[in-house]
Amino acid sequence: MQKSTPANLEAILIEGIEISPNCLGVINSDKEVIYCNQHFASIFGTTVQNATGKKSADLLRNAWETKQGVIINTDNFEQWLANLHKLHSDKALNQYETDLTDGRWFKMTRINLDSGNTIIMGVDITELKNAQKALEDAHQHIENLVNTDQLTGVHNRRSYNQIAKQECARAIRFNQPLSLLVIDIDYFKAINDNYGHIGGDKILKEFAQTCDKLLRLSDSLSRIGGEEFTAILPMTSQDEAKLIAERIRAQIAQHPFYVSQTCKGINITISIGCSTLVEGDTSMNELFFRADKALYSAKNSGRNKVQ
Ligand SMILES: Nc1nc2c(ncn2[C@@H]2O[C@H](COP(=O)(O)OP(=O)(O)OP(=O)(O)O)[C@@H](O)[C@H]2O)c(=O)[nH]1
Repeated sequence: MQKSTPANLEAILIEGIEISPNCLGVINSDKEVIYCNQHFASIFGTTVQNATGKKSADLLRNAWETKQGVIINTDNFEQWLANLHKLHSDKALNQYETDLTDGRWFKMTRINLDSGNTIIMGVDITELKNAQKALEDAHQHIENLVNTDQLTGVHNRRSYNQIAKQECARAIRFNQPLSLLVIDIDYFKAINDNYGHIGGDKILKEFAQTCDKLLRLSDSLSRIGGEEFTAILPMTSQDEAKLIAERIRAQIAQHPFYVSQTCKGINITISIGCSTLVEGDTSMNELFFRADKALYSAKNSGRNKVQ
């Protein structure tokens, strides 16, 4: 036998809604809040008493002005509101996520009823969002670790391979210039012999950081071997690459490197092989091959040179 609806169902529902951690509100066809619980009112940064009977647009405007409740990132509130109305009136059911100035997140469901009333419900998804953010941060951290050379802090060989692939594909596709420098510290074995492996490491680190600062943000410096580095220079012609390489060579030659606080500045030099994308190249391997050959030639012609 079918049970009849209890006469006090409305009271039961309202009692449940009031103590629920979720939010619920009803808006009539005049866009006024006719019922809401405290969590719903808090979306506007206000109380149930204050929200009830008010137009939802005025409540949102107040939230935006006082920076309480829902975060509204706009300089032009009226334009933002017009866009929101359009978005919400297009469909009978809308779902979206919203965050509040107190750090909470709600997954909102908005149902436009045929009667002209709208029911808005929100589930608190703050914990889920925080877990998602922690996971994204951890992922970013791991990504940085696997792509960074631990000693110098610049890109490692793995990262070089990825960037090389991307930049080369982009340059070929859009017919843009692309250059590569292969940089090697001269007589690094002697540096290790004179200052020890730890001293050598300090020089490698300072060299990489100094060199990185001499490049543009769009360039990427990688350590691909012991004392061998590459610099990928997007949107850079052969002549520009030569100028950049020469500037790095000259700056490094006059930069004093310190392996301890008491020692005097050590001078090092570098040799650089330069190459630029030419018609027929299909990958960075071809540029690397030519730049590495040029580096070999720079070493053979006395070092401290750009070829
Ligand atoms: N301190 C330190 N030394 C390294 C590292 N990786 C490689 N090396 C050293 O770098 C030196 C490279 O020596 P070589 O390849 O003979 O070249 P070089 O002495 O720089 O001579 P040229 O390149 O011909 O000018 C070796 O002594 C390696 O042990 C590192 O991570 N730290």
